[in-house]
Amino acid sequence: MAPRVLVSDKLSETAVQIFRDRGIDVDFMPDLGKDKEKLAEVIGQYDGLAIRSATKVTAALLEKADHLKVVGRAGIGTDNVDKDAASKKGVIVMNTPFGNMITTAEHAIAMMFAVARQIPEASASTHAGKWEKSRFMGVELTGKTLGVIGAGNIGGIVCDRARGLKMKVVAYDPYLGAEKAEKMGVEKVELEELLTRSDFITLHVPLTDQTRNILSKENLAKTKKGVRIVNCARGGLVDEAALAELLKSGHVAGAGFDVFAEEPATDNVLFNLPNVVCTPHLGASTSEAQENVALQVAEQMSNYLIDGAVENALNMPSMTAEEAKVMGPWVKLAGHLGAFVGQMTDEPIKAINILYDGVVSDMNLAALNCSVIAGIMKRANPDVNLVSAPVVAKERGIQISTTNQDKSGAFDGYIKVTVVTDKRERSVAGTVFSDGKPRFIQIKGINIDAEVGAHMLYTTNEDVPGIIGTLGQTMGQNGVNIANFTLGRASAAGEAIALLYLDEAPRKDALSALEQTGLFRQIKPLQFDIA
Ligand SMILES: NC(=O)c1ccc[n+]([C@@H]2O[C@H](COP(=O)([O-])OP(=O)(O)OC[C@H]3O[C@@H](n4cnc5c(N)ncnc54)[C@H](O)[C@@H]3O)[C@@H](O)[C@H]2O)c1
Ligand SMILES: O=C(O)[C@H](O)COP(=O)(O)O
Repeated sequence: MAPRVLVSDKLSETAVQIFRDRGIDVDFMPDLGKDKEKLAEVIGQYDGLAIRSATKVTAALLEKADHLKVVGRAGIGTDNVDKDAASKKGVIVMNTPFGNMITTAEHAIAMMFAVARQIPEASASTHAGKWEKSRFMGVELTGKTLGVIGAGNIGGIVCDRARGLKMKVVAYDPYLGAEKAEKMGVEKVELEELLTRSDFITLHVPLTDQTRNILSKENLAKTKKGVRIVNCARGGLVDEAALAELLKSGHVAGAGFDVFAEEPATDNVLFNLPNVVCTPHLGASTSEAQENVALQVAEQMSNYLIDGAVENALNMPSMTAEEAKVMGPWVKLAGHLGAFVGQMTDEPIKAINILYDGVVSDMNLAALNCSVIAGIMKRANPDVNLVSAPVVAKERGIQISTTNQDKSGAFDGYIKVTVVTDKRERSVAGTVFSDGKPRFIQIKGINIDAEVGAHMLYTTNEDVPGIIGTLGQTMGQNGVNIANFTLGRASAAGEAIALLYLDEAPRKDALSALEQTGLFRQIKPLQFDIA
């Protein structure tokens, strides 16, 4: 059945066409995002949800989203999505980090000009037939100092455009390297210095616990008299009430706000103050940006739903469609190795160590790690997937470590997974053959060569004659067909292992018959998702 996607915000219909062209069943309901009850009623039918900022993807909504695999944000900010709840539920959250950055940077620059020259008020006055030529005295941008808080994608473009306007640019961004700052032609400063030196301040940080209220009452008080402040990033970054007071007192000469602590903002402390220019969250609203983000989000969501490619996800390592093709068998192998050790381990797991050797060590290890962890975690929770597995492992305090090496041996590459518990360590290794089929190649340090099947039986025994016969005969007597039979033995310890690939899961009778022979130390039926 074709995957189903719901578009619940005002996305360009380009997205709808792309979903259709990719064979996805799409419902376009651009106002549904504002109606949380109705959205909750229908969300259970969909594999994908495409949104902008109006739809709130809360934990309560996700509770009802039984088939949801991906939330695609046609835009940048995902503060309207509960990403922790999505990860726990195994839902990928992706955005389009570049599609509207130029448009938003241009809006910030437009706001600076509008505030510097009081254009909206002058326009309103002129429309009213007042011709107040001497009322609107502005300031030039040339030669002024612009303080940019957050010099990422949008902040970086603002810096570039501001330098073109002959402004001096200082930037506060703890994650901006000195070399990058130099390349951008900006002076990297601490927040205190930015506040005291800037004639204009513009914000371009996401809203996080660290950035919330970054322009607090206290920080606003440190700004230069006559400063003009622009916020085209997120409401909540600036103390709006404190700013309103400073605008009234004349300490702040003007402000340009596109975003507000509460949106939609129909009433706000900044409204109707002199020289405050407001727009209703229009930063990304150009035809170019909306085409870009709609196209990108629809492509990304389709690629994920159809090919498993992960792009611009916030809660899962990326994997391009190309990588997904090449890595597909290795991702499967990683899951099987995880499933093997997971099913073999009944006690709490303390640590998971993953070794990548040879060709696989150059691949996207983050995605492979997720697959190993998901395979292991499924022993306790079959609903765990690649997105939720790392969250579940973290919640349980399991330490994950990886090693990658290139010690070419008998195989082009292999993965070895070891789980550590209080009682023991258990390991299994596997590879992918040239036919693209994953194989188990080592269990407990004993070499084997076993194809992976949906139903398998793993046994260990003292290395004595008669084991093959007993296994074959017992399965046969109980009507279980053996598709493949692999044996291995430790050279010194006298232990042997067998891994049988069966046409169906062995029934209890067959397992008790094996137990009754007294020949086996361990008899463990295993299941693998080979679909
Ligand atoms: N008004 C709109 O319509 C609109 C449109 C697009 C994006 N946005 C918003 O603009 C903001 C920036 O988007 P972006 O694409 O440039 O993001 P980005 O991730 O590319 O850049 C954010 C920058 O902030 C920096 N940063 C993080 N924490 C910081 C801190 N505590 N102090 C200082 N700097 C910090 C990061 O290092 C990064 O360089 C986001 O909040 C986004 O939601 C608004
Ligand atoms: O984060 C973003 O991309 C912007 O805030 C745009 O939001 P919008 O899609 O609701 O206009």
